[in-house]
Amino acid sequence: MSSEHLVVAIDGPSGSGKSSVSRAVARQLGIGYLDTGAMYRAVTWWCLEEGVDLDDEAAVEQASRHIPLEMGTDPSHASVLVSGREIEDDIRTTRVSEVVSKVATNTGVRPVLQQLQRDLIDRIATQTGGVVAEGRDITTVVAPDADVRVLLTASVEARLRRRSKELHGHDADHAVEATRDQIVRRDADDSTVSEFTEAAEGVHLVDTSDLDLEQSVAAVVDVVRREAPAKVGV
Ligand SMILES: Nc1ncnc2c1ncn2[C@@H]1O[C@H](COP(=O)(O)OP(=O)(O)OP(=O)(O)O)[C@@H](O)[C@H]1O
Ligand SMILES: Nc1ccn([C@H]2C[C@H](O)[C@@H](COP(=O)(O)O)O2)c(=O)n1
Repeated sequence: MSSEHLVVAIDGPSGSGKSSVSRAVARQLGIGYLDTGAMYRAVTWWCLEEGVDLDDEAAVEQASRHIPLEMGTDPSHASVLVSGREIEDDIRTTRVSEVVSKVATNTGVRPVLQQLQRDLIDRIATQTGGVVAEGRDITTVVAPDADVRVLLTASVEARLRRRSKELHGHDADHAVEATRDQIVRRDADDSTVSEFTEAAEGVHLVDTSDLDLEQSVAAVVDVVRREAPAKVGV
């Protein structure tokens, strides 16, 4: 990457800690943040709202081209706007999580969102001095020339444990099944279109199975400082 701005790309499976770690890393480095999964979720939400059949691939692709989407880039304040309406909470509901893979595996949608993501990465990096972008194909397809590329992993057990903890308070049986669906089934579907289980050449593997959140953030910041010392502030 030749630009003066720092671009950090982070991929990984569901529940590996990408969003939490990426936000914290961006905050620590004082740069912007892009959650690309939220973009697939926003298209899914928009299709559900507009009555677009998620099995109609051409119609969903058209929706991805025309969605009036604005992505928040502040790592301390998650925000996703569609037509000016804040949908950050709506896109995290089970209604969206259960079907988002249909949109993410639509091969007409992917290049549309990938180009939008490249444009956003450039814009955020220019505006804030750098960006941490996270998803499933950022290190390999969207920004293979990023200054620093990380694959964040964790064992299935650790990821199930983390998600179950998040869902604590719900009916226990439902929580376990919903967790399994959100982790195992969704990864199986998503991995048909992206490689996020093996680190590509030049991508740094950070296994967080035995790390807490703080240790995971420190591990990624260490990689960034090592790989791009000239672009990181003190
Ligand atoms: N290293 C860690 N140790 C313990 N808990 C963690 C760690 N990293 C993340 N968590 C917790 O695990 C949960 C899932 O993390 P997060 O949402 O960041 O994962 P993700 O990879 O972005 O998932 P998804 O792709 O499904 O959105 C969160 O509650 C988060 O606080
Ligand atoms: N670059 C990306 C980002 C996300 N996805 C898929 C994976 C999920 O099915 C969905 C939502 O992602 P999450 O918010 O759970 O990280 O989008 C993808 O295919 N490529």
